[in-house]
Amino acid sequence: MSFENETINIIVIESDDDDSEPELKHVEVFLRLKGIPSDQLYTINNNVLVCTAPETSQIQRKINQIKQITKTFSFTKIFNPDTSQLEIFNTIIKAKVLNFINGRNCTILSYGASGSGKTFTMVGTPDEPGIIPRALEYIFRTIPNLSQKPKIIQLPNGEVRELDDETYQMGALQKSMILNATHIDRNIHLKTYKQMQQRLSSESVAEVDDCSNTDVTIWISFAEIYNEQIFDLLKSAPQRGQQRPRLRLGATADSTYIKDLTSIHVSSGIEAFQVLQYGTHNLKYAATSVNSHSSRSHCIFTIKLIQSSEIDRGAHVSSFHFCDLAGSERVKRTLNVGDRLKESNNINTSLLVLGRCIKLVRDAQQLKDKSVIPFRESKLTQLFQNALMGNEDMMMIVNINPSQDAFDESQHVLAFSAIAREVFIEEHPKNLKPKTTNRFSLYLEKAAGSNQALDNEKDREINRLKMCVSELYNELELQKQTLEEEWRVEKKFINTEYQKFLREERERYEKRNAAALNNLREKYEQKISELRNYYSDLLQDQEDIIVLDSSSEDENTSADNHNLNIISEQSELIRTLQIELNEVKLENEKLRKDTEEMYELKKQIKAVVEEYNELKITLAEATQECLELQKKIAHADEGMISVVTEIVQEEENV
Ligand SMILES: Nc1ncnc2c1ncn2[C@@H]1O[C@H](COP(=O)(O)OP(=O)(O)OP(=O)(O)O)[C@@H](O)[C@H]1O
Repeated sequence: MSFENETINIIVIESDDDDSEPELKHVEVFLRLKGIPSDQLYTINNNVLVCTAPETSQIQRKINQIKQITKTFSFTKIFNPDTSQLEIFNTIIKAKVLNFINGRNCTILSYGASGSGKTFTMVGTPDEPGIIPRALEYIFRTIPNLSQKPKIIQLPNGEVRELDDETYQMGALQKSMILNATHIDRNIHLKTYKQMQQRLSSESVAEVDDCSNTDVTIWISFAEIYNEQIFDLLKSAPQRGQQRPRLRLGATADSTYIKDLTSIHVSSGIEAFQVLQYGTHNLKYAATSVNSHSSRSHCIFTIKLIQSSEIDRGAHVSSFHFCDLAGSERVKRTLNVGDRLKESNNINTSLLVLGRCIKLVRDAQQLKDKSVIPFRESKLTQLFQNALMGNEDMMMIVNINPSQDAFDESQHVLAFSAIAREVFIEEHPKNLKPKTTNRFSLYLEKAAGSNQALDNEKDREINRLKMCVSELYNELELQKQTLEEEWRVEKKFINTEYQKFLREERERYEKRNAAALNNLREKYEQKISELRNYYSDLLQDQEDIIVLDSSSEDENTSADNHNLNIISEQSELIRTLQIELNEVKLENEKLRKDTEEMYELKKQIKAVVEEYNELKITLAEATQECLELQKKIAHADEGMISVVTEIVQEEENV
């Protein structure tokens, strides 16, 4: 496909009365093989991949058949291992970049098992730049006269407004901090970029219409989703020991966005390249500080194009998302434990949700199945809901390592991509048309001072306030869900900690009681042995007396009787003492059990009180948040009422 001499319009704003039927086309799914496939495992027939399971594969072993299992997967296109980065860009990305310049949103997902080449395809290496640096360079080479100082800014929630001086200065400062970050070697980046630019300079670009009346600016953001938490990769890394600030999701009536995500205005290819390197460095730094690996998070690099024209009285924003998904991996294969297991579960869950959403979108489109699509079950699907629903350009590049070891893993990846291919994108002419943003027209019309504009302004203000209210409701719902989720996790954690505490306490008391019992046993055994010695001496003495006096038996009969009585009394005493000793032992055992029970009860009460206190705190926080949101809603309502009242007043005056 060549775009030489092709001409495109930077801004196309046409009337909205086109009622032609949307054209449906499949999501494009491309396959890229990392190495030369072994003939016995994979064969490529046009754009169909035929896989034959090796004997060692789980699939073959599970079914345990003599006949080898063969599966086929078809793709929009299959790229052999010798396909260059340039060929990939020219064949599939260039057209999307042109659509993007022409105002259409696009999302590209890079999917595959760990080490299969996802990042290589997206970012590449200095010698073989991937699709992101190529797209950036292409955009800067294609659009002439990019504005050095932006006039318009888009907030993360999609609202477009005039850029005031203070915000501009802050943005410029942020950019200068990124470009001059001490940990980034600027010279290396300049050299790498120059090499890349030289390599790309011979490649053709499309021609664009004269756009001297159009203000065109390019903005970049870079986010990471790690363990279902969102982080800003364009914010400086925190000091050691400090937590990375987490970002939350926000929602408007028709999209979900990342709140407070940094967006940097870039005015040249090298600036954009440096921002990409800064984010990549942050990603690696964050990954090392949590002893992880960059591939364990989903990374979203976004290029945003804001085009505004005073002549057309409009502003239009298009976004190009490059999403490098975390490597899918089977827990069994990697033998993950502890934190790694949690990471793997989160990665696999979010990929699973992605797969389920894609499958349900396909079912909804094919069977008119109206089951609710679980976009909200993962941050990734929440963010890409619009693209996954087929409302925007979306394509997937599936990467596989065609080695025998990775066969089973690759089968999961291929099955997933086969479902994705069955989703349709609505290629409606209306979707291709950029929409003028109300807020911007408002600002322009205000400047023109027209009365009509003033009326329109009020209408729009009412609409905006209505949207505000609905946005706040959405936000409230989102926060409620987040709180519920956090509470579920917290409860699980408390339960585990409580069980652990009980176990430890039980072990401690058992040890202490065993030691005390041993002491007691030793003490009584010593006492018994002393008594035994004492009485055996006494008996001996008596026997001696009996022997000495045996000659005068008769005389001594009464004395014998007396002695026998004493002996029997003493034996009785020993018996009584032994009984008492046994009773003391029993008493002691009972005492030990009672003490144990008492401590057990005390522990349970303490844990319950702690749990209750924590619950009270969580509840108080949730109530506080709800109150604040309610206040916001009330505030928005008041605003709406005052605007409506004003209009009614004016109409009455007229
Ligand atoms: N098509 C290719 N040609 C040459 N080298 C490649 C290709 N694909 C990947 N590689 C190399 O293989 C290695 C792993 O690739 P990469 O890091 O892109 O994998 P990944 O799928 O992103 O893995 P992870 O999910 O673990 O991040 C890298 O050294 C990369 O340079």
